[in-house]
Amino acid sequence: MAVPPGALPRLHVITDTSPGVDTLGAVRAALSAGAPLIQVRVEDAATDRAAFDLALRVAALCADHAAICLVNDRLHVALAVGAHGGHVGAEDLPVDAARRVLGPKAIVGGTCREPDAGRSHRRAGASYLGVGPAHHTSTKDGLPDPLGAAGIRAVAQAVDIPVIAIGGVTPERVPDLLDAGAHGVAVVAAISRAADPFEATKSFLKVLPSFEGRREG
Ligand SMILES: Cc1ncc(COP(=O)(O)OP(=O)(O)O)c(N)n1
Ligand SMILES: Cc1nc(C(=O)O)sc1CCOP(=O)(O)O
Ligand SMILES: [Mg+2]
Repeated sequence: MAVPPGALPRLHVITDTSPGVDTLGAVRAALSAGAPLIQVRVEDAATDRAAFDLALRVAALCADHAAICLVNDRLHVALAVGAHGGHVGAEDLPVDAARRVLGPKAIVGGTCREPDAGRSHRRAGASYLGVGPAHHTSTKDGLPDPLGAAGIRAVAQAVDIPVIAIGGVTPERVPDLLDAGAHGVAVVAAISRAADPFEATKSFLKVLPSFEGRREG
């Protein structure tokens, strides 16, 4: 089911499949704390079967909590598990192709780092933009220098779709990102690698505007 316009969740919790992390435990804790959206992201080296198995379980947990489930990169997995949509970046299908694959009602997110790409993703049918890295992150290698709040602002001012800031986001950094025009944030380590992912999720929800547009049915 599509999310009504303007009701995209503000907290996107992204799965962490790195060694030593209890991936599903963190997802369960985040959902119990009220996380409205989980994005299933696996390492590039993971098999499609591993991605599917994780996505199936996350989609079921999301359904139990009336939360939204998106799948990163692997749109066939998104379709196979009945996810609400997917997220694509520069090495994935282009946004217009992702939109064709997932259909007109799906949530389609596209990564961008500067305003022109944001405008182009919007024209191609993106529902939202993932913009980063907002801050330094050790979760993903090979990223450009952090954009900071100014870089988030530049993209947010260029488009009329929600901007989700990603990269090194902590609760303390959320207010500046919102001031810069971000609609919300996407988070890996600060939730999945927290000592208490439930409390970490609560800390994010406290600093984000309240979200009442949870998926129905
Ligand atoms: C919300 C959000 N924003 C950005 C990304 C990054 O996607 P991408 O550039 O395709 O990189 P990978 O995550 O695939 O390594 C994201 N996943 N979510
Ligand atoms: C997967 C990803 N993409 C980014 C981008 O800027 O495109 S930053 C990032 C990692 C985000 O993890 P954390 O919350 O642990 O910093
Ligand atoms: Mg990708």
